[in-house]
Amino acid sequence: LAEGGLQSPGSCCCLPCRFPRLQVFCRVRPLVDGGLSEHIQLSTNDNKMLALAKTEESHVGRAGDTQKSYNFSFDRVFGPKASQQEVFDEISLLVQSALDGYNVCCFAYGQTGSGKTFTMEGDDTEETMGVIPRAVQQMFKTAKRLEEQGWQFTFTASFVEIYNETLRDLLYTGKANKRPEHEIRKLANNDVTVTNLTYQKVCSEDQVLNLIALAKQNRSTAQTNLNDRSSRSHSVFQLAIEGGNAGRDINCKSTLCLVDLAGSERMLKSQSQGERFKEMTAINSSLSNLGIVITALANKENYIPYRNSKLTYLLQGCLGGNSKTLMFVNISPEPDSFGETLNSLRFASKVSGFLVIKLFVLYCKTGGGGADF
Ligand SMILES: Nc1ncnc2c1ncn2[C@@H]1O[C@H](COP(=O)(O)OP(=O)(O)OP(=O)(O)O)[C@@H](O)[C@H]1O
Repeated sequence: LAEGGLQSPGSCCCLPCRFPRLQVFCRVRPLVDGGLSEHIQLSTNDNKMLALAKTEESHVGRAGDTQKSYNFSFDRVFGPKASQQEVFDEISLLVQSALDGYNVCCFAYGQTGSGKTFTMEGDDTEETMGVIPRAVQQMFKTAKRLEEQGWQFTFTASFVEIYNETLRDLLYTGKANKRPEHEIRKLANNDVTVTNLTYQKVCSEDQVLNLIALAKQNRSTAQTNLNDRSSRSHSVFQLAIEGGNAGRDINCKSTLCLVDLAGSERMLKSQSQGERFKEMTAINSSLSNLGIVITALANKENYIPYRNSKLTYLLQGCLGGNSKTLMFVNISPEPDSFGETLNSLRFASKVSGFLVIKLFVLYCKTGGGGADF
C-alpha cells in the first residue's frame, strides 16, 4: 500500500520481505520523574540494543564489587522519551498490511505497571493515544482513500477479556446478571469465532473510540479495590476486515488483533495464595503457552498447541498461516524491578531468537542471499 497499490491476499510483492513474520520491539517506561535508571543502558547510536547492568557486591569489601551486564538486541528499542507517535510510526506499515489481506497480531508483554496499556490504548489526548486508536484511525483513513480505486471495506470490531481462562465480552451492554457465557469455536472454514460475543460493525473512527471507552468501563466495573483485575487479564481487541474490488474481481479478508497481555510477574515475587495463586497460575500457563506457540510457528512444526490456552485458541487465526506478529516487551525502569525486567527481556529474546536462528539457517541454505522469510 505504501507503494500505492492494494494486492490480493498474500500476493503483495513488497510487504513479505520488508516484515519478518515476527518482530520484537522493546519499550522502556520513564521513571515517575521522567528519567531513566542507571541500570538500563541504551546505546546512543544503535536503536536496537539495550543492556541491563547490575553491580554484584563482593564478600571482601566494596573494592571487589563487579559489574554484570546483560546485553539484548531487538528489532527496535524505544527509550523513555519515545512518544506514542514515534512508536506507532514504526508499526504503521505492519498495521497497514492488514488491509492487504494479512492477519496482523500485536502484543504488549511485560510486568504489571510496565506500560502495556499505555502502549496499546494510551490516554485520551491526540498526543498520548496508543496503538489501538492510532491503528483504527489509519485503517479508516486508508480505506477511504482506496474507495477511489474501487475498494469497499467492512470492519467488524470485538473486544474480549480473558481472566482465569474465562472469556468476558468487553462490549456487553446488557444487564450484569444476564451476562452470557462464551465458548471459542473453530468453524469449518477455519475461522475462529466466540459464541454470544458482540461483533460490532464499525465504519468510523469515533465509533471505535466509543467501543474502546465501553470496554474500559466494562473492565473497571469488574474490578474492586482488592482485585486489580485488568493487570491479571488479557484483553484482546480484534478488527475483522473484509475488502473487495468488484472492478478487479479481488476479495480479501483479514484480522487486526491488538492484545494487552496480563502482567507477566513471576509467582514467587507476588507470594500468591488462594484466588491470586489461581490467577497467577492461569497467567503463567497462558503466557508460556503463547511462547511455545510462537516458537512452534517459527520452527514450522507440524503440531501447534493452540488449544492449550484460551488466548492462543482465540488468536489461532491471527498467529498462524498468513500472518505477521509483533511483540512489544514493556519494561519498568525502577531498580527494584531488575529481576522482572531481566525475565521479560529473556522471554522476548527467546521468542525473537528463534527467528534469528531461522533466518541464519535460511541465509546459509540460500548461499547468503535471497532468503525471504
Ligand atoms: N511511555 C510512557 N510515558 C509516560 N507514562 C507512561 C508510559 N508508559 C506507562 N506510563 C504510565 O505508567 C503507568 C503504568 O502504565 P500501564 O498502566 O500502561 O502499565 P501496564 O503494564 O498496562 O500495567 P497493568 O499490567 O497493571 O495493566 C500509567 O500511569 C501510565 O500512564
